[in-house]
Amino acid sequence: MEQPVSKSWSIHTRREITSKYQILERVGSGAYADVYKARRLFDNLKVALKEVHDYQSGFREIEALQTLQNCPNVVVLHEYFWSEDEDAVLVLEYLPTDLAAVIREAKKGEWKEEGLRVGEIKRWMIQVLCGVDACHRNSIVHRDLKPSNLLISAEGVLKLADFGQARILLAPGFIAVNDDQQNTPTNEAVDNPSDIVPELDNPDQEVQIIQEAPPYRKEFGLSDDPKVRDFEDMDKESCFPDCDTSCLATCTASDIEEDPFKSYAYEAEEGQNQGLGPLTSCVGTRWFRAPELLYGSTTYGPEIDLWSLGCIFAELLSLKPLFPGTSDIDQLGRIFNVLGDLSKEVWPGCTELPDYNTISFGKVENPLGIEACLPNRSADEILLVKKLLCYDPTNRATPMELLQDRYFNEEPLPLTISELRVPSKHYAADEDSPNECGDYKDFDSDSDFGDFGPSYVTRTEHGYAIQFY
Ligand SMILES: Nc1ncnc2c1ncn2[C@@H]1O[C@H](COP(=O)(O)OP(=O)(O)OP(=O)(O)O)[C@@H](O)[C@H]1O
Repeated sequence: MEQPVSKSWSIHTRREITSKYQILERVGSGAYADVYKARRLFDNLKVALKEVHDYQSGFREIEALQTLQNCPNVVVLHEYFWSEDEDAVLVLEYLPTDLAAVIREAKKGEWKEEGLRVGEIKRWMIQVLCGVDACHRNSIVHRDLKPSNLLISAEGVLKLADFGQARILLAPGFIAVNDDQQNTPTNEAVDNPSDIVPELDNPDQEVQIIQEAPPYRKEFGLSDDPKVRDFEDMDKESCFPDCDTSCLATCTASDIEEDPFKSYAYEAEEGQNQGLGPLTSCVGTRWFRAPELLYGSTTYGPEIDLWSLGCIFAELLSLKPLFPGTSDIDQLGRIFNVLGDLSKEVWPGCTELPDYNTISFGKVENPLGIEACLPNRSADEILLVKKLLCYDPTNRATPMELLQDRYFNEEPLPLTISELRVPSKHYAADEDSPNECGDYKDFDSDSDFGDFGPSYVTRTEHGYAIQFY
């Protein structure tokens, strides 16, 4: 009987990589990836080698980054190594720090006295908005925006990273465009990203998910190496509907064991759908998840990124997380305490959310309002956050609308990139107290209130009381 091919778990044993790169040190790890700093031998360029231990996550990240190749505010993918029996390894530009480190430095580090200057905040926000605008113009929804996924170069250029949960969505009128009008191309060898967008078969279909491997070009650095496979060579099944995996990066295998009802419910629900399927609500990191995801939506759009942006901007303004929930229910409770109840008066579509009728919260009589969370901030800043943190996703402002907001054109003007203060290293979650930042690494799972039947949640002195019927 044939032995299964053993899988290599270490890039150190990958000859095709070590012959081109000297691996210097491990700089980070996430739910599904290890990241190493390395030196490209032929020109000494510093790069990040991201070894992705999850097939789907690796595929998604490569697919998204190839599409977004020309966008200045998205991390550059230099090349990738992909073979059937080994982890995907992405060669990314090396970015030494991130927005979470900026926030930490301003709150507790060397910049503590002064905090963040308004001109700095504006420039960081502009860069984030340009990155998200590029994603959405290319029909890509990131699905895990948070400060630690917004990486920063030593020169102060902010770039969206960690596209392991990204999806390409297509809807009528949601046309991918070449970003050339706005962005400076960085790699002329790559085809026009808009070439990858197929025609819709059914124009009535609201959202179509690409199931076919996109017709990317072959040359991407290593196509002459037989161990490196292109999308064109990949099995069609490797274009994943969300149902093929457990909980993407939000729920690790240990989470599943510890809390079986969470992800098993998700798999049971979506696992049978092998065609164009619903999206999973099990994405993102809890503190930045939109209410529709917390209520189990499988038909959401790019607006989930806009909610995350609202949370990120609020954090830049106050230097603390806006909704640091400790569970899905606590997360929703915190949102309701600030914004008020979610009802059909504020969002008529909310009653259609899968878990809307499964769980009901006690009425919040006097919501705090965003103002209370952002003391000492200007009316314009509060308004900007409010434009993103709307219950009704269609009311959330687009990145382009926000970029045109007068906030960015009035004094104090945004600093130039070269004027920005840049921390020397990445944010490390264990630098702070677990209560405050542990959830940056504490991945959440799908909303699974349905497993218990209807429930009623009330606030108590110590948290919430949940009554199941
Ligand atoms: N291009 C890069 N340059 C330098 N460091 C990087 C780069 N990409 C990632 N890192 C570091 O590695 C860490 C993990 O990377 P990343 O977030 O992409 O992995 P992941 O497993 O997909 O993460 P998550 O668990 O957040 O989904 C990052 O927090 C960052 O510190």
